[in-house]
Amino acid sequence: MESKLATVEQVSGKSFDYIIVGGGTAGLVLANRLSEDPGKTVLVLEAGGAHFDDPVLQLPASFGKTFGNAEYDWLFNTVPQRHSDGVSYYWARGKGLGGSSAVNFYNWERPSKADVNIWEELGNPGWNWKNFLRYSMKSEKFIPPSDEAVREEGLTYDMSVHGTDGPVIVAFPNTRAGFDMDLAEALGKYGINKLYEPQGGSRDGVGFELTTVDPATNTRTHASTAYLEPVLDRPNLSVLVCATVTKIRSSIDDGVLDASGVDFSVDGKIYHTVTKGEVILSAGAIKSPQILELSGIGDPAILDKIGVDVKVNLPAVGTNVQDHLFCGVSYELTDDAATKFNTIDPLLDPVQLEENLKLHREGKGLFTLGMIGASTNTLSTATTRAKEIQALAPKSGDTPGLTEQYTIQHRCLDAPALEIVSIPGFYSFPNPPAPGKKHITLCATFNRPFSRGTIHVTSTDALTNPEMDPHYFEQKFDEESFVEQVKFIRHVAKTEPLASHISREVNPGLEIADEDLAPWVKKTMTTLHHVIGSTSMLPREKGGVVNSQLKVYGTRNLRVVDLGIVPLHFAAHPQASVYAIAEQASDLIKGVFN
Ligand SMILES: Cc1cc2nc3c(=O)[nH]c(=O)nc-3n(C[C@H](O)[C@H](O)[C@H](O)COP(=O)(O)OP(=O)(O)OC[C@H]3O[C@@H](n4cnc5c(N)ncnc54)[C@H](O)[C@@H]3O)c2cc1C
Repeated sequence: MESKLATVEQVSGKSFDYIIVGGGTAGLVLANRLSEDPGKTVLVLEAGGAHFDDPVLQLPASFGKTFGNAEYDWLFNTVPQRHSDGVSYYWARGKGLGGSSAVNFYNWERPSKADVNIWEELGNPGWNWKNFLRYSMKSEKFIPPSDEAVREEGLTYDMSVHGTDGPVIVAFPNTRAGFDMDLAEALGKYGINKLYEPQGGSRDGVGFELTTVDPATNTRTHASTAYLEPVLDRPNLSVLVCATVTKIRSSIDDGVLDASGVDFSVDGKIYHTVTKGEVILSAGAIKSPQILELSGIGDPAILDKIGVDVKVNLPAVGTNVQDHLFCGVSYELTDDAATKFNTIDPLLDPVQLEENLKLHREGKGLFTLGMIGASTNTLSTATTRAKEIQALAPKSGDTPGLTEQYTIQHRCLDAPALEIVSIPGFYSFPNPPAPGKKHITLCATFNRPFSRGTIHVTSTDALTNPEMDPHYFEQKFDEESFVEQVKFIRHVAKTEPLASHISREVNPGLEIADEDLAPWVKKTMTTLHHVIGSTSMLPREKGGVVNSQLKVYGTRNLRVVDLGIVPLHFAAHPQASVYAIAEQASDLIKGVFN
């Protein structure tokens, strides 16, 4: 497969109809769809490696080998967060073909219909649930569960909202933890009801989650295996890896920026390539705004500081940054529950690890276990303080665009914005698990922040990361809602039939009382790696960077297609959305969207 990749010599100085910057989740959807026309030449430039047939990416639950490993991960870090006790947070991002889809937790979730329709309401015609579902189904190859699994495990689904011949394999996991039904029953006591089909437009409740693990091989499907590898033979498609784009080359014609190509770095040497058509940035929500700013597109105050000439005055670049927050609360299971339920704890033991690697080859064992169960709930389900906390949410922002977003967020205050993600194993800090014990971790997830952050360049060196400042907890509403969700999890864990499977709370641990949770949360939480908004799709006067054609304002032939274009955060994990957005973008670029 490696031999099908392009060499620097085949790319440098050559001209392509489309240059795609970033061979990640969105970038490889575009690479596939745009190269369907044999008359168009397509180049993908990816900063990381190819990772074809790489067992580290194929084998589920191998996060320990990718997290913090520069071969697979950009190893980003935020600046110390002023409203979070000065903590600097690690942001993982996939590096290499497949991007973050190749290193993620392979959970597949569509947002709610209402969340997607907000994109259109904000001034983006065509970006609504009807089109989203159409394009999401186009990306999906849903493999229904066996009759036996449906019967014995109560799995439910509605075929009318699933695609069956798209590239991304989506399915229920082959092995389940076993506590899902008891957790669902406990949640039901708080009015969180079971969802028949969470992918059909409502996420209000608890549902069985889907994964992008192929149930036939128990290996991960990601953007490279799904969209790139099957078409890598196309003569009009060139893919160069280990090539970091440093800048877009351009000229100004009649006051409009015309992209003529990009500069890219390979082994410390700068090359360039030319386009007769378009440049499309799919470098993700952190790197796409950086490339825009390095190319003279952004806020003059930011560009002046590093001596970059302003080509397009677009102050919204790198603003409106929003993220999802995650905090694990871990429970040790009783010895009785440990005999009944599957968790990944045994993989810490080298003997059991070896045994499960063998079992995986037979399609069995802990590497076939589903990693995530999820339920959503409202703030008023989590706490009796909901009204008091909602009163803290700001009604107006610094700009009319932000005020409009806040008005919509106020309308959604009673919508499900909080999640409980259940993980069959130990995923929390700082107390370690007791050796030989099994755990369940219930993670509080906060999905609709009012705080807005920034991602900006501080250096002209494209290999230096931009400064990431998500402004976590700048709005008190965010902190209070998130902490209440952690408290709510503690209530759920004391609720039958879940409670009798639990022997003790390991993190936070009983020494941390509810009223002391806020500093503990700030110290131990993580991001869920879902940053959006840094290149928002909005009307220009409302803080937009791209229009509804995903074209960068003030440019003729430069687009952004990645998660960064989403203008307002939604209550779901985003990979399914990135695939759908990139499918819709492909039709827009080809001029066949209707
Ligand atoms: C650890 C982790 C776990 C996650 N778990 C889940 C989950 O379970 N479910 C879910 O729905 N979502 C999950 N997500 C989120 C989801 O995977 C991402 O939101 C999505 O894949 C982002 O797609 P993207 O195309 O915007 O960016 P990416 O897929 O990150 O692609 C960006 C690509 O651009 C490349 N690049 C960057 N800069 C340059 C440059 N200058 N030149 C050339 N190439 C460049 C990168 O190397 C990368 O390949 C997770 C994310 C992470 C990081």
